[in-house]
Amino acid sequence: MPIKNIALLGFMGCGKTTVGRLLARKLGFRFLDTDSLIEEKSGLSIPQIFERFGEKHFRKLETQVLEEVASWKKLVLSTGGGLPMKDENWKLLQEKFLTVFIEVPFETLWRRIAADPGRPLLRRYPRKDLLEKLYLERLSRYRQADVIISAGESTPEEIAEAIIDHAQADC
Ligand SMILES: Nc1ncnc2c1ncn2[C@@H]1O[C@H](COP(=O)(O)OP(=O)(O)O)[C@@H](O)[C@H]1O
Ligand SMILES: O=C(O)C1=C[C@@H](OP(=O)(O)O)[C@@H](O)[C@H](O)C1
Ligand SMILES: [Mg+2]
Repeated sequence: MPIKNIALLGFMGCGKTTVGRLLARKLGFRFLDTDSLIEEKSGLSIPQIFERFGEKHFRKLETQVLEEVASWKKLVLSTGGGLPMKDENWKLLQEKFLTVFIEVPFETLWRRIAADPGRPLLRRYPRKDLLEKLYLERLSRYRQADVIISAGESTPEEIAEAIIDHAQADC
């Protein structure tokens, strides 16, 4: 049985984009990242979209790009951290992908996120405790994924290999 399309989920900074690219290369799959697709389509960066049109508009674009690519084959899709929260997105992810949550302790996420100016949600949640609240709110959805990888201090390479093991066991 061929390996299903894989969607990577998790909070900002958990490594969805980094691991997704590597995983796709290892599997010989196409790599797509919803944020990059949105940037390509709109000709604007994610922070520019948030600034000019607001988060609501960004969330509509997320659903659009997910719908566009969900039926493609041999795909690794790295999602934006908020994408699985919308029920219609979650339903589509569950139908079309093996969903994989990359679980990383919040302390590690905070270290990575705080060093990166390209994440507009930091403006809305400018303090560690505020962002942690958002993380905790999202956890229950992420934990419904088909596969949970407790990434700890693992390297992207190790995480990609662990996902391949799970994906092969699944088919
Ligand atoms: N397993 C890892 N170990 C160490 N650093 C990582 C790991 N995965 C990602 N990173 C780093 O963390 C940051 C966020 O990674 P990214 O792939 O953009 O996460 P996401 O797409 O989930 O927001 C990047 O600087 C990346 O190099
Ligand atoms: O968590 C979120 O709501 C967001 C996560 C970002 O993607 P990453 O999770 O890849 O950083 C990006 O989609 C946008 O800044 C909003
Ligand atoms: Mg990303």
